[in-house]
Amino acid sequence: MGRIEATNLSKTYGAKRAVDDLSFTVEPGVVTGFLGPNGAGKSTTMRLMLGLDHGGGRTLFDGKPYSRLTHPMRHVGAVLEAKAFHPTRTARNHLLMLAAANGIPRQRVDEVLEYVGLSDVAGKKPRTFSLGMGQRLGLACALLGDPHTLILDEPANGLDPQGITWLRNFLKTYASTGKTVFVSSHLLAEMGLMADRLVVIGRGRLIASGAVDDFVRSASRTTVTVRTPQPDRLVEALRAAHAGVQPAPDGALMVTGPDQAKVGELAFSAGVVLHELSTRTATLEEAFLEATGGSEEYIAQIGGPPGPPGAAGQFGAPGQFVPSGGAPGQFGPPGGPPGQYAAPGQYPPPGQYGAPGQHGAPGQHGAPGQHQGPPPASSSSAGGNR
Ligand SMILES: Nc1ncnc2c1ncn2[C@@H]1O[C@H](COP(=O)(O)OP(=O)(O)OP(=O)(O)O)[C@@H](O)[C@H]1O
Repeated sequence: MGRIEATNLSKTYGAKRAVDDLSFTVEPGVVTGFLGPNGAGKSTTMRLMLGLDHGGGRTLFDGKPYSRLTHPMRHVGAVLEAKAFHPTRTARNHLLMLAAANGIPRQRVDEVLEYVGLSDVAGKKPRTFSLGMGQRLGLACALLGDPHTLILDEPANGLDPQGITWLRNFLKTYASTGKTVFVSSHLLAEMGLMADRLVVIGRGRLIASGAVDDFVRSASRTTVTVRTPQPDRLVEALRAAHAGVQPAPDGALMVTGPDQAKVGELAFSAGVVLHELSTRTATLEEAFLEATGGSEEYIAQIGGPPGPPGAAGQFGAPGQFVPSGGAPGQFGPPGGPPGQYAAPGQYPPPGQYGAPGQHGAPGQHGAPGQHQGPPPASSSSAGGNR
């Protein structure tokens, strides 16, 4: 219950292909982030999904298109545009009208107003609301029918940091009860905290879909940082084991291929003293930039050519990421082809360790997926009012 299946979605505005043969699925029980740079086609895709725009392809909610759902508001709650409210009606009246039109009990209105923190301003007109308050009212509308599925377009826009934390906890709690949450954002950090799975698009095309952690693992590689007073000997041992080695500006060695334990063993076998041995995993942001940069779709935003069409990117086991429409060879198992990382044998000859590394400074990258614990589920969101 709650599965969304979007197939071959397409939309063209004049000569502009806003959504280009986009297919993906959204599963219940987790928050799925819909990630892409501004203008990538997220809003258009969501409108297509709900039949609010005409275009190619189809979207099924538990096997049915939105237009064929018997009680759409009870099945799918959507917020596609903040502040799209009647200009003279109060927030409560707006919700009451919506409830009446959809056979939803009146008391549900006050429940959702309280739930989104708007009880105190329920008698005010939404046109006086800030963007953040508008977002909350939009969410209240979406929640009115206690739907199994939520589709939210950039819901964090306009929210203050407290509001964003509240939203994140709310969505995670909602999803944890087995419901489906599909939420768009162009903000990577936000998605890293909010989402469990991702659908990543660029220029209307699918770049990747899968678990956030798999995306980070697959679209970028883990690097072992090692520091030694005997770099030449260590480099020799690492090269012999087919590791990729690059010097960092601060004199450390950045190793790709073998994991931390293996690097330690190789150093031990070579009789090399180590002063540091640590692992750094790329952040969601690095993975995203690598993925979208590889497909040229992100680059296209700043004037580059469009990327060639490709097969849909999907995640399998870590390391099996296949880029969609991207330049092959930028992803792959550790020690892969030259690109942003040195392949085995590319390490400069001894004595040239001073060259600038291509990695960011250690300490700039937090671990992905550090979620804050969700608050206890509210009875108003979980309770049925049907
Ligand atoms: N009504 C329209 N007429 C013409 N072009 C449009 C229209 N709506 C969207 N577009 C174009 O389609 C592309 C996708 O737009 P869309 O709003 O779906 O992207 P988005 O990923 O939601 O971006 P944002 O994060 O900025 O909202 C953009 O290039 C946009 O300019």
